[in-house]
Amino acid sequence: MTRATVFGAGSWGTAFALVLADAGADVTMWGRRPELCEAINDTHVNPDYLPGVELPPVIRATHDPAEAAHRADLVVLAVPSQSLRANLAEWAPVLPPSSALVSLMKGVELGTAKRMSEVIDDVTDAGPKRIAAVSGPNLAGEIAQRQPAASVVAAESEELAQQIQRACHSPHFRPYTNHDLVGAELGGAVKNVIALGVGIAVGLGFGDNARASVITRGLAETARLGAALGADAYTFSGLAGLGDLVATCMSPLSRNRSFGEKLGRGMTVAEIVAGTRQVAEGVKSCESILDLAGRHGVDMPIVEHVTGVVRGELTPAAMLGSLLSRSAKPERHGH
Ligand SMILES: NC(=O)c1ccc[n+]([C@@H]2O[C@H](COP(=O)([O-])OP(=O)(O)OC[C@H]3O[C@@H](n4cnc5c(N)ncnc54)[C@H](O)[C@@H]3O)[C@@H](O)[C@H]2O)c1
Ligand SMILES: O=P(O)(O)OC[C@H](O)CO
Repeated sequence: MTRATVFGAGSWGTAFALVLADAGADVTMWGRRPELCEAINDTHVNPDYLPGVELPPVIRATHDPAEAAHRADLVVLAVPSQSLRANLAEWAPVLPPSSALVSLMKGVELGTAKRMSEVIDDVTDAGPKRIAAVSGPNLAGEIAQRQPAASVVAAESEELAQQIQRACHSPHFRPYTNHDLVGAELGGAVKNVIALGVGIAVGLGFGDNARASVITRGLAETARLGAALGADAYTFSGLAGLGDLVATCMSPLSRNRSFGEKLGRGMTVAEIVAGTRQVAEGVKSCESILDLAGRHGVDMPIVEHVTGVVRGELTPAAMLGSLLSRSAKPERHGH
């Protein structure tokens, strides 16, 4: 039986713990707040992040990282991207030396412009045989209700990807392996920024043509960045690329799309953040993705314009006008 530890008792950490439990794993969650861990152990519900969802009793929660990681084969990381480095530095000494390290996070680190697998390697020195990411169209609320979904387990090591695939293949969750860790992580991080852009269009009152245009051109710029970073182009038409982009941009359940809608209706970032406890990764990762694109000389106009709105430098209406009036180009350029 797989022994899995999930660090992060938010919505996706908890929903993925449920997937692992349904697939037959013994699961321990680490939570930041002891009272939330107690509530999970006593009631088998995560009242703050997945209220109303009954968790399998095999899932236990603790605030003690050493207890959480004890004898784990699989260490799953599900905290906000910008806090991963500091969190993992605390946990690294208690992680079993041969455990697989699996990122569920969809972001790029501010300042370093590193993907989450790179941050994990920086902190733990675990190397490519131990580091993987799971990414795909996986809205936590739907997964927690055991609605069907597919996903990608990306790792440079096929053996590792298969080990994780077996561990999370439940009756409702179908994981595919993919060797392209770079592409899978970029797909997951950039789609959050594109979803902000789609949300802004929705908030401005626009319909399906505008959404589809932002989604499609967003995919084009994600693929351009991927090409510059050595990703496999195929990944962007797969579950971790197009699949996640469509789910996130179309779903009112997406925190990033909802955040964008509020921006489009004229709210400020500070006002929106004050009204939620959940992370919308694109709000910070727009900056780090723009940084990454700049380092590689890649043009990412939607990311750039969304960043302008997030910074308060552009109004949503000015963003739209500026994007539409860019110089006319062939659809396929910069490849
Ligand atoms: N929710 C989803 O549907 C979903 C699906 C796929 C991927 N993801 C990704 O998973 C990652 C986690 O997202 P989530 O949805 O679980 O977020 P969330 O906001 O629901 O929960 C975040 C968790 O991290 C904890 N946390 C916040 N700040 C922290 C800090 N400084 N140190 C330690 N813990 C901290 C919170 O207490 C909470 O338990 C994100 O990168 C997100 O993009 C989310
Ligand atoms: O709610 P969001 O916007 O963080 O998106 C959730 C997932 O990443 C969808 O796959």
